[in-house]
Amino acid sequence: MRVGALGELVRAARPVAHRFAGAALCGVLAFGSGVALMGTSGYLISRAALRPQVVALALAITAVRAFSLSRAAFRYAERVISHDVSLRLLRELRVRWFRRLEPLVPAGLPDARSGDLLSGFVADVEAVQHLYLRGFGPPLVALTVGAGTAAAAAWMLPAAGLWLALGLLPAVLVLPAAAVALTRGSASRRTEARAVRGAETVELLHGAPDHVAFGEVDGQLRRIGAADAALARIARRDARTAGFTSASVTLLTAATTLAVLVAGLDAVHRGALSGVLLAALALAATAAFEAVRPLPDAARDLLTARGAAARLGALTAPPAPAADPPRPLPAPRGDLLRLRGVRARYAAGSPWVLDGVDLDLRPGERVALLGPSGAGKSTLAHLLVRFRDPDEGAVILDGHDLRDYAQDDVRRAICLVDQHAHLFGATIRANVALARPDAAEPEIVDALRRARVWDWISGLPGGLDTHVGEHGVRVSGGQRRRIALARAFLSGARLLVLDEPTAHLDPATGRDLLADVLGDTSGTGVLLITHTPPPPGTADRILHLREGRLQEPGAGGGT
Ligand SMILES: Nc1ncnc2c1ncn2[C@@H]1O[C@H](COP(=O)(O)OP(=O)(O)OP(=O)(O)O)[C@@H](O)[C@H]1O
Repeated sequence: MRVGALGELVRAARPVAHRFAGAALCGVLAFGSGVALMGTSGYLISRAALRPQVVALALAITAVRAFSLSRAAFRYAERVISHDVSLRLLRELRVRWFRRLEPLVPAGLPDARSGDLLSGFVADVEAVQHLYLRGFGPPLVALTVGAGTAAAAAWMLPAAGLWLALGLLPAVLVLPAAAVALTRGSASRRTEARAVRGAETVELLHGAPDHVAFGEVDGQLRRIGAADAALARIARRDARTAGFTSASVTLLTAATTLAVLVAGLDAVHRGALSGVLLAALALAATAAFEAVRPLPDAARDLLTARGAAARLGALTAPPAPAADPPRPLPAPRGDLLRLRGVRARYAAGSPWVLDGVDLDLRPGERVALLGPSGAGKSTLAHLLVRFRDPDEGAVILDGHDLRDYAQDDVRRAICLVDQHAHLFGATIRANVALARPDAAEPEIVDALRRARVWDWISGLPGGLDTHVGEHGVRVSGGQRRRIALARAFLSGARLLVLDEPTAHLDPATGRDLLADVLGDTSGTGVLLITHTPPPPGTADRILHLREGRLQEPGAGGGT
C-alpha cells in the first residue's frame, strides 16, 4: 500500500485509537483466559486423578471458574467495543470520502459509471474500515497471546516452549503469506466483477424501456449473468484458499500439541517436569492456536483494504473543478452579474467551448440565451454556479470574482435549474422544500403555482405528500421539470438560471410558463437558456451563443 494512503487511513482512525486499543486488550485477555483455562483445566484433571484432599484442589478449581468467566466476559467486551469502533470508523470514513467525492460531482465523473460508484464506493469504504478490526487487530492479539503462551511454556519446560514457538511461526508467517499469494489478484478481480455487475444491473434498470423496446433484455441479463458467474468463480477460489489455510492451522495445532506432549513425556521420565503439568502444557499449546487461526483471513482483509484504499484514492484524486477560497468574502446578494472575457474548454488543447464571452446581467433583468445544440449554453450556466471555473476571464458577482466567495453562498444567490434537474425519491413537498427546509406550506404552494404545476398536484389524492418515486419516475418529464422549477422559486435566489425549463411541455403550457417566469416582477433576475425564442415582449434581451461568443441581435422580444 502506498505509505500516503496507509498513513491517511491510520490518521482517520486516530479518534477511535483508544477504543481500538481497548478492543485489542480485551481480545488478548479473552484468548489469554482461554489458554489459561485450558492449562488449569488440564492441571486440575491430572491432579484430581491422584485423589488429593479437596482443599489441595481449591486454588485450581477457583482458577478454572475465574478463567471460564473472564474468557466469556472479555470476549463479550471485545465484541461490544470492536463493533462500536467499527461503526464509528465507518461513519468517519464515509463522511471523509464523501466530502472528497462531493466537490467532483457537479462537473461530473465522466469516467465513472453510476453502478460502479454505487457498489464500488460503498464496498470499498467498508473494506477500508475492516483494515483496523480485521487487519490490524488479530495480528496484535495473536502475537501477544502466542508469544506469551510460548514464554510461559518455556518457563515450565524450555523444549515445550521451543516446539510451541516453532509450531506457531508458520501459522503467523507462512499461512498468512500463502493466503495473500493465493488470493492476490482475487481482491481486485472481485471488486471489478462486483462493479461490473452493479453497473450492468443499474444499466438494466435505467434503460429497461429501451431494452424491452429493442429486444435487448436477454443480452443485458446475459451480461449480468456473466459478471455474476465471474464473482462466483472468485468466491469458490477464495473458499478453497480459506479451507486450505484453516485445515493447515488445524494440522499445525495437532502436530505442535503432539510435539509438546512428546517433549513433556520425556521430561517427566527424566524427572524434569511434574507429571501433573503435562496435560496443562499440551492443552495450553492447543489453545494458543485459537489466537492465530484468524491470521490468514486478516492478511486477506489487509490486501482487500489496500486495494480499496487505492481505488478510493484514484477516484477522488482529480482536483475539484472549483474550490472555496481560504477566506471567502461575505455572501453576495446576487444583484449584478458580469462575465468578462470568459473562455472555457473541457481539456487542454481541445477547442474552446466558450471563447471570450462578455455579459452583463443587471438586477431583475430577464435575458433569454439562445443557441444551437452543443453551443455551450449549459457550460456557461455551470460557470455561473461554480460547477466549474472559467479557464480564462472572470465571472464577477456584485463587484467580486465568483472565486472569492464560498461556493454555497454563490449557489444561494444564483440558482440553477439544470436540464437534468433531479427529483429525489420522496414526496413533492420534500422535493420542493429542499431549497428552503423551513418554508411554510403556503410558500411551497405558491412556488408550485408559479411553476404552473399546482393545479395538477392539488387534484392528486395525496396532494403535496404524493411520492414521486425514485428519480421522479412516477411523474412525467414536464411535471418533473416544473417541480424542480418550483424548488428554484422557493430558494429565494436573486438570479435564476433556467436551462430549457419548457422541454417536455406542450407549446401552450410552455408559453404560459415562460410568460410567468419572465413576467415575474419580484425583482428576480432570470437567465433563460432555450433553443426557441421566448414569446415576444417577455424577455428584456435575447442573446445568441455562436462559436463560443455572445451576440445580441437586438433588444425586445423578436429575433
Ligand atoms: N463533461 C464534458 N466533457 C467534455 N466535453 C463536454 C462536457 N460537457 C459538454 N461538453 C462539450 O462541450 C460542448 C458544449 O456543451 P453544452 O452542454 O454546454 O452545450 P449546450 O449548448 O448546452 O447543448 P444543448 O443545447 O444540446 O444542451 C459540446 O460540444 C459538448 O460535447
